[in-house]
Amino acid sequence: MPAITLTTLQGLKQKGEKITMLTCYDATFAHACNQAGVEVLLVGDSLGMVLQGHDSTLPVTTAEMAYHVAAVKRGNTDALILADLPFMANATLEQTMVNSATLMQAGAHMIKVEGALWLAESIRLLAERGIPVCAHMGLTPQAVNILGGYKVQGRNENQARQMRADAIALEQAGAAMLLLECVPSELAQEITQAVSIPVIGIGAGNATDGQVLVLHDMLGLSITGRVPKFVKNFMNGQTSIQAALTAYVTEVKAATFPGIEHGFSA
Ligand SMILES: Nc1nc(=O)c2c([nH]1)NC[C@@H]1CN(c3ccc(C(=O)N[C@@H](CCC(=O)O)C(=O)O)cc3)CN21
Ligand SMILES: CC(C)C(=O)C(=O)O
Ligand SMILES: [Mg+2]
Repeated sequence: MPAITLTTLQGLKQKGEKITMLTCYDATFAHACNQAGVEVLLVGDSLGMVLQGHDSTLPVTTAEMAYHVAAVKRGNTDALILADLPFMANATLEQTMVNSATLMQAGAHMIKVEGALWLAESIRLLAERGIPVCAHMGLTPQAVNILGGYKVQGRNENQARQMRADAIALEQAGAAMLLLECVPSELAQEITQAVSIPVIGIGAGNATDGQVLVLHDMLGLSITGRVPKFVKNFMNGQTSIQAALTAYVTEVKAATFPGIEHGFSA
């Protein structure tokens, strides 16, 4: 077991101490993130974009995810490892079980799935079998072709009401954590207060229980040069990657990141 467990994260929410999460795809960065005190390493399917150079996360497979989870595991001692279930790896309940098992056996401690209320059944089945689940809501990049782009979600009152209700229902289904991507800051605050499980935000304002960013983004690296509004370059003012990672942890813990300018309004 790593030093940080689900119990640790629940305790941080209770205490009102912010939870720090970064994406991580290899052993060296896992070690560097441990040194900086990052509590959760997300092996995100964003690796399809930042490592593989695809223009979406859809091409990523469970086998590729497992390769990176195993690498992160070898460099990690302290953090909780969260792994994305990639596009269509949860096409059926059986595939959800089998592919989640593959990622857990590669070294993940928790699995993240994108969706909404429809995830309830798979979350319940996974939790019953010993797999904690993080439900990724709001902007779900695997659904980019339905959403029509990487756009803020929950901006109208109907969508907001639905997202609040779904968050509560997924907690009741047994979700261990929620992740809100690109939702108005006020809605993210309401959801964070409405559930007792930790809520992590990216482009979701400052009131969530924790924050996550894509590692390459916060180190100022970008293929396209166009970065989302919620990204801050933590290399600014630093002279090493290690110092930038530490600055991220310091700013998230102090709640100075994200600022108003990194969030969205309804
Ligand atoms: N490098 C990287 N960083 C990420 O955060 C990330 C990935 N890749 N790949 C998967 C998804 C895609 N993500 C994205 C990509 C673009 C925007 C974006 O440009 N958003 C607009 C909001 C537009 C609106 O107002 O609706 C922005 O201005 O930030 C948001 C999330 C987040 N994830
Ligand atoms: C952007 C985060 C939340 C993610 O899901 C990923 O890195 O794949
Ligand atoms: Mg992802």
